[in-house]
Amino acid sequence: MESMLEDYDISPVTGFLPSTPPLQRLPSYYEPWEVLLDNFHDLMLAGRLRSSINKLSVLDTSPLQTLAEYHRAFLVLSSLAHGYVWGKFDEVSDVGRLPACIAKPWVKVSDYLGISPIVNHAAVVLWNWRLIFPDEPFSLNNLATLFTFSNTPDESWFYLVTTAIEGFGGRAITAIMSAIRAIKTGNNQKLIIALRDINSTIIDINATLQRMHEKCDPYVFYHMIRPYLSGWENEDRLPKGLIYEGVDGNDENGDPIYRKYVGASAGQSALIQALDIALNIEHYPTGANYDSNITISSPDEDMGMLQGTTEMVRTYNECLNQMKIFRSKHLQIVSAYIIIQAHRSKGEFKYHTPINKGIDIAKNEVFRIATNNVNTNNKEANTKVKITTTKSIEIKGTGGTNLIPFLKQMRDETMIQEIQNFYE
Ligand code: HEM
Repeated sequence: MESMLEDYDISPVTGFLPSTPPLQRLPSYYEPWEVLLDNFHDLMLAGRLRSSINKLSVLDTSPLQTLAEYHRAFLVLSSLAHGYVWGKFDEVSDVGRLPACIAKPWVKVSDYLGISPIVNHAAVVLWNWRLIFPDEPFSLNNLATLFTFSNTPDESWFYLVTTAIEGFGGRAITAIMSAIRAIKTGNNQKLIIALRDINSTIIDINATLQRMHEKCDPYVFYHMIRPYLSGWENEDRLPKGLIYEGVDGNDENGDPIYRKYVGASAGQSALIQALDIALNIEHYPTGANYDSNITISSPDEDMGMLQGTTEMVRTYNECLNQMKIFRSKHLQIVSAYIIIQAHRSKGEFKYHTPINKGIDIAKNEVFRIATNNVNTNNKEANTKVKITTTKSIEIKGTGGTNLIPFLKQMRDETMIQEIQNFYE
C-alpha cells in the first residue's frame, strides 16, 4: 500500500511534502527568472521590480523535465507574479494585468501540475525549504526557506512551522493506510496501533502549531506578509480579477478576459483534509442542516462485540479530541494574527497599499472558519464506532453560527472580549 502512496507522489515518510529538499535553482535556460528572484527585494525597494519583469522575454516551458523542476518553476513564477501585482513602492496603475512573460509559462506549469496559477500552500510551504545542515534530519530547527516576499524571519517562520507540520504529519498518512488495511482484514489490534499513531501525530501537529507565536509576530504577519499571499477573487483592489496576458484573449465584445482565484492558505493543506476524511469529520456551511438526531448507541450494547473495541473507541475519540484542540488553537491564532491586527489598524495596512476593507475581510474570514460546523458524524461507520456519536454531538455544538458560542465553549474569556470589542 505504501508504494501506492508513491504513485500519487505522496511519501510514506513525509506525506505531501517531497521527501527530498526542493530544487534550489532551475537549469541555466531559466536564469532570467532566477536572477530576478535573486534581486527581488532590491528591485522592489528601488521600485523597479515591475519594470524589470516587463522586460523579460517569454520562456518556453518544454525544457522543464522533472517534477522537482516544475515545482521550482511554479514557486519562481508565483513569487514574481505576486511581487508584480502586490509589490509595494511600485506604481499601482497597471496591476490589473500580468504580462505574458509570466502569465504564459505560469499557466503552462500550473496546468502540468494540475493546480491554479496563483500562489498557494504547495508553493510557499511544500516546495520552499532546504535543510540548513543536509546531513542532519528534517526538523524545525534544521529548516530554512528558499524565498520570502518580505525578507523577514517572521515570514520564514510562518512557512517553516507549516512545512514541519506537513513533514512529520506524513506519519499520519502511513498510519491511515495501515488503519484501512487493518479494517479490511478485521485486525482490531493493528487498527488500535494505527489510531494511536494518528493520535500522536495530531498531538505533535498541535504542539508545533503553538510554536507559530515564537518567531512570527502578528503585526508583521498582518501588514507585511499576508498582503502578498492575497489572490484576486473578492478583492476590492482587483474587482474584475486579473488579465493573464497572452493566455485567454478577449471575449465576444472584444474585452479582455479576466481570471479570479483565491490566494494561499494552509486551508489548502491536504494533510489536514486527509485527517478529517480518515476520522470522518465533516464540515458544514453556515446554516446547513445536519442530522442532530443520531441515536447514541449505549456503549454497553456495543462493547464486547469485538475484542479491543473499548480501547479502539477510546483511541478514536482521543483523535477527535486532538482535532478539536487543533481547531481551537488555530482559531486563537486567527484571532491574534488577523482579527486583533485588523481592529488595531482600523483596516489600514501600514506597510502596504492601503485598502479600506481590512476589517471586513478579517470579519468575513473569521466568520467563515467560526461558522464552519465541524461534525464527526459516523453515519457510515458500523455500530461499534457509533459509540463515538457522544463525542460527535459534543463537537457539533462547537460550530454554531457565531464565534462567541464557540469561544464560550472554549472558555477563552480574553478572546471573547477581544472579539466582542471587534464586532462593536
Ligand atoms: C499565522 C498563522 C495562521 C493564520 C493567520 C491562519 C489563518 C487562517 C484563515 C484566515 C483561514 C480561513 C480562510 C481560508 O481558508 O483561506 C484558515 C484556514 C485554515 N488553516 Fe490556517 N492560519 C494559520 C496557520 C495555519 C497552520 C500552521 C495550519 C496547519 C497546517 C493551518 C491550517 C488551516 C486549515 C486546515 C484551514 C481550513 C479550515 C479548517 O479546516 O479548520 N493554518 N487559516
